[in-house]
Amino acid sequence: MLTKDKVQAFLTEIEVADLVHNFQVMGNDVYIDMTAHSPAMHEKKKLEAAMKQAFASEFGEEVVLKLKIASPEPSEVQQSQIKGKQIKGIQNIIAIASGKGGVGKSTVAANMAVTLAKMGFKVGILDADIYGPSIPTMFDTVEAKPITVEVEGKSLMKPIENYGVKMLSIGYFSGSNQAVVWRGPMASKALNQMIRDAAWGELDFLLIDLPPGTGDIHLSIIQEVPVTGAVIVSTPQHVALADVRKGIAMFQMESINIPVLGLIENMSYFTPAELPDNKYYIFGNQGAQYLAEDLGIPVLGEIPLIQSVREAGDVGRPAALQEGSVIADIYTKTTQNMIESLVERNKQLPATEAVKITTMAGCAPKNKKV
Ligand SMILES: Nc1ncnc2c1ncn2[C@@H]1O[C@H](COP(=O)(O)OP(=O)(O)OP(=O)(O)O)[C@@H](O)[C@H]1O
Repeated sequence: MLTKDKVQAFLTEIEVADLVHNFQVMGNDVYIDMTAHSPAMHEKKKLEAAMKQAFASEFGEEVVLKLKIASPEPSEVQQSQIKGKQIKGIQNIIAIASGKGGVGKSTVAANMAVTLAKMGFKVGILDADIYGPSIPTMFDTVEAKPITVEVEGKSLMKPIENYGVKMLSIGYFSGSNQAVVWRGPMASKALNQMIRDAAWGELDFLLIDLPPGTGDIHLSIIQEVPVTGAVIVSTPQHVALADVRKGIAMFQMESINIPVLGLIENMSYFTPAELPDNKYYIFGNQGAQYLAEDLGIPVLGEIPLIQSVREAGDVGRPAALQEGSVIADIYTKTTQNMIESLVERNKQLPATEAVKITTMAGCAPKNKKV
């Protein structure tokens, strides 16, 4: 039988108890009054869908959820917007995104992270790909478990470190292989904790490897974290490019307004090891250039399809670590271009603007400066 205690325990488990101000259980009907994080309509809808799905999978279809979701008071909104405030010690937060899965976004994030570290920057990477965290594999840290450290009286997660890069990923935590998809609020809370309750220390760059696509989880991360700029990864295929438009549009939405630093075309061409000067444009040629021109964003680099890139990813040592290799040089150039684009962005927007962009989510004027 459904009891109030069971419902209370479940609300706590899915981490929404603090949003609920009243609930009743009558037979199979559960009445819940709660407040959304933000007054935005999509936030309320998102919460409603997540709650319904969560209750149906926990208690079965016969349980009827009668939800009343209120908008937060302006003062509460203010508080939740403060979440977007700058994170002490972290200079630049770069979101690595793709419109489509499997285009090599995590591979690019991993290689860019080690390239930045080789250049002498302090680098962190947050694997926000809750659907398929791959950073632990790419950095050969699958068995690692973050420990808790005490910093200024607070217990914080200590990121795992390899090749000079600090990392946190949902993949390091137990139960990460369970379907977390329906626990939307829980997933974004976990990600938020990995960003804010972690001992990142001083970082020049924190790269966030976003999940593929343009779903709710993206919106919640990019609204709550002061992202400095976004890098979009695509393959040259048309289908991927159509999705890229969607990905870019997401960052340029009025309520998000995050500068897109540029596009990285991955698997641009194939070069066989025995014919290093030959380039075969398997997935089409120049698609990214045309799209980037059209959208007014730079192409930061074209990464070839090379067997060693895949092998390096699988053995947990990003290919860009191979000193003097063609791929290391390409990543150096691509990363320099990203930094140039970022410097340009930071010149045009004051440092605090990064905070404003996110804290004002929902009411920021459209700023097309990139
Ligand atoms: N330039 C490349 N050359 C060869 N293989 C590559 C290249 N880029 C990525 N790969 C391989 O393609 C596969 C998918 O890459 P990756 O996991 O980085 O994609 P993703 O876009 O992050 O995927 P997901 O959508 O699952 O998050 C991996 O096996 C990776 O090693």
